[in-house]
Amino acid sequence: MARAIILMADSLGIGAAPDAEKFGDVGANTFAHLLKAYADETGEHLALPNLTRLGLADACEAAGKEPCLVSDRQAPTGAWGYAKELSSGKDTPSGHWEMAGVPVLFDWGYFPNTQPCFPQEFVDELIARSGIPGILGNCYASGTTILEQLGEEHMKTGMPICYTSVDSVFQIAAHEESFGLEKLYQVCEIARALLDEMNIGRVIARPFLGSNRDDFARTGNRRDYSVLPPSPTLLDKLSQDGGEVISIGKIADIYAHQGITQKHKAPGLMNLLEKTSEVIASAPDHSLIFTNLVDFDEKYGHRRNAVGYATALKEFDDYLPTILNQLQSDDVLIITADHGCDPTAAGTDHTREYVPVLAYQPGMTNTPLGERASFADIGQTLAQWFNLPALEYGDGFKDELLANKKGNQ
Ligand SMILES: O=P(O)(O)O[C@H]1O[C@H](CO)[C@@H](O)[C@H]1O
Ligand SMILES: [Mn+2]
Ligand SMILES: [Mn+2]
Repeated sequence: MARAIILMADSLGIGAAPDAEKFGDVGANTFAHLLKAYADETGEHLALPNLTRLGLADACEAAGKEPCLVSDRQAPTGAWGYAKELSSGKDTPSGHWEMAGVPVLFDWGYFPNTQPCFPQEFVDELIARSGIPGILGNCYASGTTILEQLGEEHMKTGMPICYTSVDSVFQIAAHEESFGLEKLYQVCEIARALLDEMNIGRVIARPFLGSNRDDFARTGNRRDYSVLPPSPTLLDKLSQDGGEVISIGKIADIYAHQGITQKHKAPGLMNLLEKTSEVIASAPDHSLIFTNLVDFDEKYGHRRNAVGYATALKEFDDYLPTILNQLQSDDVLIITADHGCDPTAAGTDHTREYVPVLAYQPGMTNTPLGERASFADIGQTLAQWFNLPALEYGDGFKDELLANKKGNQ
């Protein structure tokens, strides 16, 4: 019997994907560029001994063809490679679902980058069904900038702030106290039902607190309302096989609560890592412990805060030995990402990138996995790991992992 732990470093891309041009993302490289920005700002290279030992810098240099300015770099002792995305979009659900064996090959619905950007009929129906006095925003926006612009007007009028991005999302920001958290969730549910026919991937509740434009801050009560994955994922297959699928952070929301047997939420990077460690300590055999580390994306990538991103990666690196020391002989640890979000790129959106495929089992030695044709190679490997029937997509690499384990050679 076996267990697997996935740490999804949300947005940690490692170089522009072959189709980056279609997305306007030629030259993007989240990891290499945040390291460079950190070196430029501090005059020092970021020390990442644990992530480099797992192969992150080697994977990035192989994928992105740019040097990684790290210090305390260790030679890899795990399996490392880089995967491109089959899915049509560079959004969070596509990346997560593809990793779990279900690429999104259809096109999501997107709103046009105009103002207003939402169809009037939909807005009228949302207002009628939810009883709100109207909406603010109705445009493409960065979620923090739009709070500065419209937060005070929202508090005066009671009109929620509705905005979108290049992703297939409808986001609603509202004040937790003056508007009310439960009411925000209700409006999101109404929007979710109305947007199914437009094929919009996610409605996201973005609650915030504060009293004026200088102190508005989003809270940890974000909630994502995703459509269902188009077919059963690794998570469904493992839970149907009697396994535990333990969501930490927003994993459950991203998979529309499908195939999840336990859910834990925790605010912020360190709490998510500590919760992961706590769960690893007691999870039974045949468990998948699956954590999304959202801060990389939400707090640093979209905010184009490269040095903040670097500092958070360092905290992640510092915490990794705690998790590595907990691994049992039949456990595998996977570190990957769902898309890029290069903090040095123009705009505030995701970037179409290769993602790292890092896999580690106690006792293994350096195992280059090369370029992978889909994120689904991870899901397929885990299907093999858990002795499940093969998934429809993905080329598994369980044999490579075991071949390089000391004692099997
Ligand atoms: O700017 P914020 O509100 O963080 O929004 C970002 O978060 C959304 C979900 O990842 C993306 O589509 C992007 O628009
Ligand atoms: Mn994401
Ligand atoms: Mn994002």
